[in-house]
This record gives sequence, C-alpha cells and structure tokens, in this order.
Amino acid sequence: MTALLKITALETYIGGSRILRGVEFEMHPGEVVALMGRNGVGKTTTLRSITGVLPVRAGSILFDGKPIEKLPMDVRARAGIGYVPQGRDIFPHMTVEENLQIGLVVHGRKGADAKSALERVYELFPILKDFLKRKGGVLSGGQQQQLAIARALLTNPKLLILDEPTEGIQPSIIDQIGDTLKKLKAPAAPPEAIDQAAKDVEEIKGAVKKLKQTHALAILLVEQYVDFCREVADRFYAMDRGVVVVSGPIASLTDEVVKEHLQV
Ligand SMILES: Nc1ncnc2c1ncn2[C@@H]1O[C@H](COP(=O)(O)OP(=O)(O)OP(=O)(O)O)[C@@H](O)[C@H]1O
Repeated sequence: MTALLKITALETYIGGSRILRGVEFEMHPGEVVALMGRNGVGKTTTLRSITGVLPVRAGSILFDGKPIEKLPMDVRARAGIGYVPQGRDIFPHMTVEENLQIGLVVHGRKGADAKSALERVYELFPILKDFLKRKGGVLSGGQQQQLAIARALLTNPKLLILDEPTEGIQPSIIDQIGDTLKKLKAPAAPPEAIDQAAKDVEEIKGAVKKLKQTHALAILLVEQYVDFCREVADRFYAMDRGVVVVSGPIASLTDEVVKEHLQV
C-alpha cells in the first residue's frame, strides 16, 4: 500500500539547536499511529514540521506521494492535513456554533456541503449539538477538545494530527490516585471535576475509535498516556533526543519498552 505520509531524514532546528536529527516514519491511509516519547524529545516539533508551523532544514515529507516540506501551512492544510495543536486553540468567547462556523468559512464550505459536514461532526460529538449556544470557554477541557477536533474535521482531512488530546484533562484524575504527598499539599479536586475528567477522556477515546471506524482518515496522535495509546492506536513510534528509537504494532508496546523509552 502506498504511504499516506512518509518522512525521511527529517531535520528541524529551533534557533541554533538541532531538535530533529533524522526522524523517519510513515503512515498508511486509515491508520491510527501514536508518536510517543518523554518530554522534550521532539514530538511536537515533528508535528509542527509536518504541518508547516516550523521550517524543515533537511529531509523530506511526502504526503499522498507529493513532497510538501517546502509548502506553506495553508497549502498543506488544503492538501488534507488537519491539525489540533496542544492547548486546543478554540475561541473561548465565541459560542460552539461560531467556533464551528469559523472552521467552515476558513475552508470555504457553504450551503448543503457545510450542512452535511456539520451533521457529520454532530453525529461524532453529540454534546456539541446540545451546547451550540454555549461559549467555548465554559466547556470542560474534554468538550473543548471535541470542539477543536470537530473544527479540524470540517476541512475533510485525510490525516488528522492531534497533539496531546488529553492534556490538562487527565492530571486531575492522576493526582487523585497517585502522589500522596501532592494530595496532602494540594486540596483534592472536587468529585464532580474528577467525574467530568474521566468522562471527557472516555469521550475523546470514543471519538478517535469512532473516527477510525467511520471515516477514511488516518490519525497521528502525540499522547503521553500509554493506556490511551494502547486502546486507540494501531502502531507506535517512540522518539528520543530527536530520532525515532523504537516502533511497531501497538501490541509490541510492552511494559519493558515503556520503562526503557517512555517512563521518566
Ligand atoms: N521555542 C523554542 N525555543 C527553544 N527551544 C525549544 C522551543 N520549542 C521547543 N524547544 C526545545 O525543543 C525540544 C523539543 O521540544 P518538543 O516540544 O518538540 O518536545 P516534545 O517531545 O513535544 O515534548 P513535550 O511533551 O514536553 O511537549 C525541547 O528540548 C525543547 O526545549
């Protein structure tokens, strides 16, 4: 099968620092791939290099068989690369509906085409349809993430890139069950917040799984939480200091691999 995305010998610098030092990986249509690694190894830099936020110094990025590494960001987006950056980037003072409308306008979708695109995202994220008139900023973290994914889907991407979709949602749960010291120092999150966080994570997981079944698109996911990756991804790549050090089907992401390459 022809690769949808093929990255070869990719090098990206930030300022004078060589952050990516020959990244190589590929993705096929319809695949969910997790890009993993400890903090600061270059995962976000890799995503930014693919989307065109950062210029590439050397190497190639083939998307759908064509080189894109020199193309501007908007051209890459129109070619079929949808991107949900870390921190989600929704407009907090605008309603859910307005946030989605912006997605449609930016990509020139109107009339019946726009309506059917919206229906598709409402099917995937019913909560958004219920909350159309709410301001983005009052949604829970997971609901904002759903809104950001929905907006990216309105462009009909062939590849959807998600940078840490559970960031800022999971820690509240982990704080509760983990580090006792932290618990003693910081007041516990109220039970409603923990319930909401757990529900949010399940909804995002569910959405990725549903996307996999119902949409012909590939998903590249940066995610720290191993269980999340094990549940939704088909394959994984783990990075260390600017290169991919191990990869394989998600079943080969054993606890030993996690210990060696992912745990702090
Ligand atoms: N704007 C910047 N200026 C200087 N160095 C940067 C900048 N952005 C990132 N870096 C450095 O580049 C390296 C890779 O960062 P990157 O954000 O790609 O890592 P990451 O694997 O996504 O980690 P994280 O999970 O912490 O986001 C890090 O060492 C970081 O300090």
